[in-house]
Amino acid sequence: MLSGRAASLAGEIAFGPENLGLPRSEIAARLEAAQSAMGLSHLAHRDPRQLSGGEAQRLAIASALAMRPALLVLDEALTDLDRQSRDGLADRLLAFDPAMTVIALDVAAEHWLAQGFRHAAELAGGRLHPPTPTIRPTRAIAPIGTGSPSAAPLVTIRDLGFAHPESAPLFTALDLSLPAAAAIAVTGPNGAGKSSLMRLIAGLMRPSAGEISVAGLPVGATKPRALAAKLGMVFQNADRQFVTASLLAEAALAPRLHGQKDPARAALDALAAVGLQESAARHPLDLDNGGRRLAAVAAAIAHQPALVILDETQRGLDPDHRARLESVIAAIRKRSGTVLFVCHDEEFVARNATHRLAVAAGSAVLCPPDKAQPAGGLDALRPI
Ligand SMILES: Nc1ncnc2c1ncn2[C@@H]1O[C@H](COP(=O)(O)OP(=O)(O)OP(=O)(O)O)[C@@H](O)[C@H]1O
Repeated sequence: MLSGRAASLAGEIAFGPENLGLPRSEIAARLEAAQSAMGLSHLAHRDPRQLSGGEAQRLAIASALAMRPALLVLDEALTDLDRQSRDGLADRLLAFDPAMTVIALDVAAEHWLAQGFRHAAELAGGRLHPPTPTIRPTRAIAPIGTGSPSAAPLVTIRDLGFAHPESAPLFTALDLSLPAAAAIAVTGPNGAGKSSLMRLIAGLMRPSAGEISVAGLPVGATKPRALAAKLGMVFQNADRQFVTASLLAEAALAPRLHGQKDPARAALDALAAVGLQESAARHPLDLDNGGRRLAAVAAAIAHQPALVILDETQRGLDPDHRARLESVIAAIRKRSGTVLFVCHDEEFVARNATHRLAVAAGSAVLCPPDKAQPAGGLDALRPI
């Protein structure tokens, strides 16, 4: 969690040491050590609100490290990190201060034990136990093309160019066609542009060049309400997208906006699809992390949009909440909708994706889901 009080990464990292009343030279030394330990030196002057999810996660850890804690508690710290950052995190922490004790709270212990953590315990029934290994059966995904192979693509992107303000171009001359009736995993390193591409497709940001169309509607030239009828989106920080005081009202919003006959029924059906019908009267923010995320999913699917975009919605979900999300993805495909899900979790990709949209270095390639994304460019991938 960031303080929200600093206008730059450097300011955010220095915030803790400043509050400790340390001398300037010590603050500067701690800032330098923490930002370089988390690979953030090149972003030191960037506004923290403009970071990608993985960059923000690394910043939160750097800010904690700058306090030089004897005990560092990481609450689901891996969730937004790409594979490389995940695998390197334990080493970075150890190298930063070998004397520091680190406690990592997570849904499963395997990753941390593989990365050199020495002890693990599972909290269940109010007590700590030895951990139970997570064994998850592989899911049978209907192969690519089972949807509507000859049908028109659901999303087309032509000659797309985009740059964030005062930043180098993120995409140049990008062409893509995304099929209907598909579950497309959007993968790639932190900062590659996955969330930016999702926002461009959803019409929340304007490209500097080129055109995007969704379900036949040109995104730039379509009224937001008409476009919203075709789209549902769950943001990376889903907690910020709630605008009403109950799950029922939240899930009924889109069906009501789009003139559906019985918005309350549509909302209850969507809540049932994510297993939250019993909580319909509760405030979304009163639910636990997994419940809040699934409440946002219910609100995104209640009007049955052709395209559902999930930005790392699976991250940090326990097996039960994950299973509910997986059944939602399968149900959307079944009714010939398409789900684009941004994801760093290869197991989730393997279980749910019919396609992979690999994003890296200003480009994106649609390929089979089992093609692991190379660490560098996308040249080695065989496009579909
Ligand atoms: N408003 C902004 N202004 C300037 N740069 C931005 C802004 N928003 C994002 N960026 C930068 O654009 C790049 C792409 O960000 P984006 O959030 O799309 O990446 P991502 O692939 O989703 O990353 P992650 O896996 O970490 O969530 C990042 O380097 C990020 O710092």
